[in-house]
Amino acid sequence: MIDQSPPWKALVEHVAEVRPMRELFDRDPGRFDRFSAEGAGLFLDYSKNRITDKTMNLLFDLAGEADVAGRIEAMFSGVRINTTENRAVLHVALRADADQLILVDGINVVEQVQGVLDQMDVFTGKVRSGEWKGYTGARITDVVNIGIGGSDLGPRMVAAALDHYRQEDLAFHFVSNIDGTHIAQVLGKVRPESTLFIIASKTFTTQETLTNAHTARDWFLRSGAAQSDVARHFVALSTNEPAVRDFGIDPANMFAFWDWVGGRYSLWSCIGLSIALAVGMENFRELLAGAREMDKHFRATPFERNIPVLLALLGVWYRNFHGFESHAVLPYDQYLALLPAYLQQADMESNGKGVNRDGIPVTHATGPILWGEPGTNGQHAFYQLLHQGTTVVPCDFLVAVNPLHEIGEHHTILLANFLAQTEALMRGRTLAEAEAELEPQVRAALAPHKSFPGNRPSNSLLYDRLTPRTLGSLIAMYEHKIFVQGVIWGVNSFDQMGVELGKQLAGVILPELRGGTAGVHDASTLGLIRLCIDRRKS
Ligand SMILES: O=P(O)(O)OC[C@H]1O[C@](O)(CO)[C@@H](O)[C@@H]1O
Repeated sequence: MIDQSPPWKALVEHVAEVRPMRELFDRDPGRFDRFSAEGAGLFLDYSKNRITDKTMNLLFDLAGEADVAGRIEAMFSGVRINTTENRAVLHVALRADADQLILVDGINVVEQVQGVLDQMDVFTGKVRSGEWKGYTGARITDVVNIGIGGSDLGPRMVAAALDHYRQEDLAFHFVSNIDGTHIAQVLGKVRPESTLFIIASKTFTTQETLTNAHTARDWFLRSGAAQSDVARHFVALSTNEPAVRDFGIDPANMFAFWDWVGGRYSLWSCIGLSIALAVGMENFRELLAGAREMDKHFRATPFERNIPVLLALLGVWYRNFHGFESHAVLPYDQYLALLPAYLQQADMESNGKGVNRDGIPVTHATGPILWGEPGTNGQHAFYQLLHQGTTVVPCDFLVAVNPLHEIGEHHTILLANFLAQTEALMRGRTLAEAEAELEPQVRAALAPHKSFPGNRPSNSLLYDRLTPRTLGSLIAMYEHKIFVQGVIWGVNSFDQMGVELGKQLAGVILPELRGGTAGVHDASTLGLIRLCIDRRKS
């Protein structure tokens, strides 16, 4: 276990040595220059963290102890690092240079990837130009992506983030939830003759996705379309061709990917088809190019300037040596509104683990709770707790230096807010400072309420403006941060066995609800099952 290693023990000792950040800044004007890094279109200022040069050196020692460098090479070269599922982890191959060679079982997967990208190119070109027609000869006006988890969050987040680059005459909808409301809301807005359904599921066995897909197909057929018309309106994105065929989708309308792509790392594959339809294949390839730039930065840059490694180490510093349980992602970019939700799956499904790669319970904390909302909205909601609450939440602030919409002073005001928040979190306001700002008659009563502890850490991530390339780089940066943390914690970041038990139990309860007879359960579950059976109307 990493927590028995000398660097870990040295870090435990070191926590108390680090002076409050305000003091560190006062003493050291070079802090910003020393604790910042740039690469793949991103600039990271990490100087507003509870760190000194010694902290960083100890964290680099910890990375050495965990063999982060060796594990990076293992991932990029196709070693089966997802040991519980005996799979390689090669989302990086999805955006590799076309002439690169990455072998899995003797097959060059980059060639396979390029083949599917070409297939996506042809298909998206036809739909976007209007050449691909619905069964009545009408042009496609609406695209509905049916998928959940990685088959929904990635494409939905990126489609929203790149809305500025979207083709105007195509509307996009995403259905994920098994709650019938979700599909009902979407089917209420679209017409069968002009709608293209994308059924996105790596396994093609996911209950929510298949139920929604069947509902969509029934709805489509009820409109008067024939079974043979399904081919013009349903395409599948999957690794499971037999299941796609069973569902009734012609494999000619299927886009493939592979078991070495994890669901939450799959937006770069054909799972990104809705993104490519929205913004065009050229922009989709730009997204891949941005991720590729970040991959190169991650693989080749010394840890001292390696953005994903730095972010990962800072996260470990807070999670394991300060006990901070959550981490906030705060995009000061409305286009990135869905990024925190996307990262919740990427991070928490990857590193929310309690045993190490050998199946032994870990004796240290692993992945944090990740959450967030765009600024400045969050400022008027939960920042009160960030500034004065009794828990400390390390934050990532993300902001474009230049906006996609230059309207009056909006962007300058946005920037001022972002800058002010990170400064306020770091500096805080002492009691004496609060007192100095108050009238004598209210000074004693109000000063404690108006003082701020400060010393609250944040990273600032800046980019020029949000382009497909920048976005690709940003997402890949978080993927690699998660990877490094998983390596340090010694967990397998690429399985998700924790979601299975609930699925299994739902499989037991479903027939009980259908048959109206509860089986054997604890008193609470039994009581609730009976209540649902008794009170259910139909
Ligand atoms: O793409 P699929 O196979 O439908 O899976 C959807 C999601 O379900 C999970 O397996 C578990 O929630 C995720 O990892 C995955 O992204």
